[in-house]
Amino acid sequence: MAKLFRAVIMGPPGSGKGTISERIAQRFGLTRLSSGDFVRENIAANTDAGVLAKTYIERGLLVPDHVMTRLLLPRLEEMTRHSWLMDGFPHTLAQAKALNSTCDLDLVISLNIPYETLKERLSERWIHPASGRVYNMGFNPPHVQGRDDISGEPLIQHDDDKPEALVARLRHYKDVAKPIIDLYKSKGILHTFSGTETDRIWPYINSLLSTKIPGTLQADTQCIPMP
Ligand SMILES: Nc1nc2c(ncn2[C@@H]2O[C@H](COP(=O)(O)OP(=O)(O)O)[C@@H](O)[C@H]2O)c(=O)[nH]1
Ligand SMILES: Nc1ccn([C@@H]2O[C@H](COP(=O)(O)OP(=O)(O)O)[C@@H](O)[C@H]2O)c(=O)n1
Repeated sequence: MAKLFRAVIMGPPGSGKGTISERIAQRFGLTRLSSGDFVRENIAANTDAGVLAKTYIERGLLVPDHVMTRLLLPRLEEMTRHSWLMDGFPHTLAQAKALNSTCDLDLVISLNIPYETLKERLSERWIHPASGRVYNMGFNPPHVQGRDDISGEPLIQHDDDKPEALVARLRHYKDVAKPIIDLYKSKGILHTFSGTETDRIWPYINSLLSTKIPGTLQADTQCIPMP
C-alpha cells in the first residue's frame, strides 16, 4: 500500500498558513490540522490547557511547549492512519523535537513574507470563530460586511491580531523559528516560499506537492504514540 504523507506549514502570523493549508487540503485531500484553532477550541471549552493557554495568547506570547504538546500530540495519535498537514505546530525547537519523536515528516513548507505585509494583512483579518473561516477586508472580503458568507453569523478579530499583541508575536517568530528551520533544512525536507501575495506563491506550492503526493494517501505507515 502507498505511504502516508505528513507535512507542516510554518511562517509568521499573517504569512498565509491558514489560507494556503486550506487550498492544499482541498486540492490534495489532506486533513488540515490547525494548532491555532485547536488552542482556541480548548479556550472556548475551558479545558485546563485552554485556560492556561489563554493567559499567554492574550499577551501575544507563545503558549509553553508542555501545554502545546499536551494539546497536539494526542490529536496526532488519533490520526495514525491519515495523511495530514499541520498548520502552526511546531512553533519552537522543543515542539519540533517532540513531533520528531512521534512521527516522520515528509515535507515542511516555510513561508517567508515581509514584515510590512504581515502587519497590513493582520490588521484586516476577520474570522468566523465557529468554522475557522478567515476573511481579509482587502484580499477576500465577506459578501456582507462583518458577516460569515455561509452562516451569516458575526465575524470577529482575534485578540492577538490587535496591534499591541501583534508586534510582540512578529518579533518572537524570527527568534524561535530559526533553529526549527535549520533542523528541517538539515533533514532535507524544507521548502521555502517568499513573496507578498498568496496567489503568486500558490502555483509553486501546488506543483511541488503534485510531485510529492500522488499515490501516497493510503495507510501503511503509522505515527508512533508518545510514551
Ligand atoms: N492582501 C492579502 N491578504 C492575504 C493574502 N493571503 C492571505 N491574506 C489574508 O491575510 C490574513 C492572514 O492570512 P492567514 O492565512 O490567516 O495567515 P496565518 O496567520 O499564517 O495562518 C488573512 O486575513 C488572509 O485572508 C494575500 O496574498 N494578500
Ligand atoms: N504551536 C503553537 C501554536 C499557536 N500558539 C499560540 O496560538 C496563537 C494563535 O495561533 P495561530 O496559528 O492562529 O496564529 P497565526 O500564526 O495564524 O496568527 C499564536 O499566536 C500563539 O500565541 C502557540 O503558542 N504555539
